[in-house]
Amino acid sequence: MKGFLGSLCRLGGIRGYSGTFKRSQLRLEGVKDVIAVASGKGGVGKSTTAVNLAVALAKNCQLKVGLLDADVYGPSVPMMMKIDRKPDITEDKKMIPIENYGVKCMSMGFLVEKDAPIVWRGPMVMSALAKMTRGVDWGNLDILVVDMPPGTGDAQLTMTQNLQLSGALIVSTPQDIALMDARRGANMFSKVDVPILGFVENMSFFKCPHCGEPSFIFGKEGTRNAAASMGYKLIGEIPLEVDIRKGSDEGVPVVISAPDSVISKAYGDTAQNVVSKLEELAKEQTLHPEINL
Ligand SMILES: Nc1ncnc2c1ncn2[C@@H]1O[C@H](COP(=O)(O)OP(=O)(O)OP(=O)(O)O)[C@@H](O)[C@H]1O
Repeated sequence: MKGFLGSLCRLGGIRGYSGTFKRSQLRLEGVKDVIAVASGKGGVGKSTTAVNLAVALAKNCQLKVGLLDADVYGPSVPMMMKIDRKPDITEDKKMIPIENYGVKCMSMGFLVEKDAPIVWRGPMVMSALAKMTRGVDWGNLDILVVDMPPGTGDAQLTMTQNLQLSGALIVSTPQDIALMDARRGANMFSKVDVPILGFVENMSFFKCPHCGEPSFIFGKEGTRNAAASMGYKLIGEIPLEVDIRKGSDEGVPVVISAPDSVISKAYGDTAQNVVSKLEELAKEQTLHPEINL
């Protein structure tokens, strides 16, 4: 099964992934598609999903991938991707993203001391976000994955509008309170005409390591139903697993430490679904260039 999915996913790389090229200009020079990984609520596993998805897109789908940690107040990428140095600067004063596990990364966490609090007002956040997007020499990328800050405020809206996103992925746990915020997040993207690539349910279930029985700690099927009620699809289901949490804390994403595991397959499937959805959007755009997707 892994081989089959792997080869399906690799098609993106072999065929020469062309991006959704929906508008005439590229969003960032050299970057074909920018996708947001978002959630309405904090703590549902958005960064964990963004990190493992980015690595799976690079590894399984053989795409050139970047990861932008836009969570300025609580950057997680340095720890999750095991990067603890400052970026080098090019002659024209652009930051060079730091690569690990085949993914080029940029995060506010690379620029400030590890435990320093980031106590900034809105305009400073906006300026930092601008520097971390256009002030970075991303080179040629197929996909830039943006780990968005939680919520639907100023920073999220500015990022969404400035980056000309190809699409957004909504991460939620199946719990009602998280789903309520996830719907808000999805509505924010729809309002500014960013297509929703799909929903990802994180912490779907916990499989007992002793008897193998699944427990639906945060409820069952909640994300699938919430997505369907808005006309979207569930394109990923990630279990609640100790290895996922360990991977984040130790800076080795589970798709690297346990590539043949069921969990890595779940992230690989999600990556494939993202690529398929982007290809679908690109086709629609080619057939109907008058539609601003
Ligand atoms: N599927 C999972 N199984 C086990 N632990 C998980 C899973 N997903 C996330 N976690 C853990 O849950 C915590 C929150 O995850 P994460 O930081 O990715 O959430 P977030 O939505 O990005 O949070 P914030 O919005 O506050 O940045 C972390 O400790 C992470 O390791």
